[in-house]
Amino acid sequence: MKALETSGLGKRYRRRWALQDSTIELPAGAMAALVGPNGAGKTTLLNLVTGLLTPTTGRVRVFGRPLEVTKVAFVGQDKPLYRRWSVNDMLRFGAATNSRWDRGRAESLLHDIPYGERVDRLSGGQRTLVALALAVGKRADLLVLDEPLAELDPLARVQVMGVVRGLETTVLLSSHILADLAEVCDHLILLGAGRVRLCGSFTDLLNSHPAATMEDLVLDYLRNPEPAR
Ligand SMILES: Nc1ncnc2c1ncn2[C@@H]1O[C@H](COP(=O)(O)OP(=O)(O)OP(=O)(O)O)[C@@H](O)[C@H]1O
Repeated sequence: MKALETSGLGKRYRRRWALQDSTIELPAGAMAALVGPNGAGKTTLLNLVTGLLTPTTGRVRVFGRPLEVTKVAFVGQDKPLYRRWSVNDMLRFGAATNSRWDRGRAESLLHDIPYGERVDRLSGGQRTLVALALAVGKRADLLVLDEPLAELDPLARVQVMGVVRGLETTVLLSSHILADLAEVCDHLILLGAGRVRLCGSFTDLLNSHPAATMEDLVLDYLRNPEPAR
């Protein structure tokens, strides 16, 4: 079963294409790393597969059906939270708006967060954890995370990656931190200049490329960015 399929997906802003002709397949249960240089189109792709942007071309299917936002949880780079609410308010909101809400799973990310504190008084890293907790508690079929590790300290990163690794769901995760991705993920989507350059399982990709590790494979592409497929 394919958790995520895109075909011919593209997005154009005025005359400029941010993403073109992107065809991706992720099997159910995949933990996929989305990587690529700055401006490659990663955020655009994530916004398209979560329904935040409308494609200019192509289509998105989640578990064989047209995209339904209730089936997808997204944590974007701007971590949209109600900033005047407390963490407790956010958890109550999660419970009230999601029929499959799992408070225990959400709380597993919030050990060191004061529940009574207003969201706008938390650190950037703490806000990331609250946003992730809400997404994880939703128990969506597909969890999409745009640079979730960017503001986290090393311990919080280990904690977040541990939680993500333990989820029984399909995850698509963008980050520039290759070491973390290589440890947690089993699939790679590599974007370059608005196009998909590589898409597949680590095993298949490494079987068909000379690189010894996923990090080497990505670094080879970044150093020498011709189309790799
Ligand atoms: N709202 C917008 N209007 C016009 N151009 C945009 C818009 N959003 C993105 N772009 C352009 O689309 C291209 C892809 O941007 P995108 O943010 O998807 O890249 P990215 O891979 O996520 O980059 P980064 O790693 O720096 O976050 C860039 O050239 C960017 O300037």
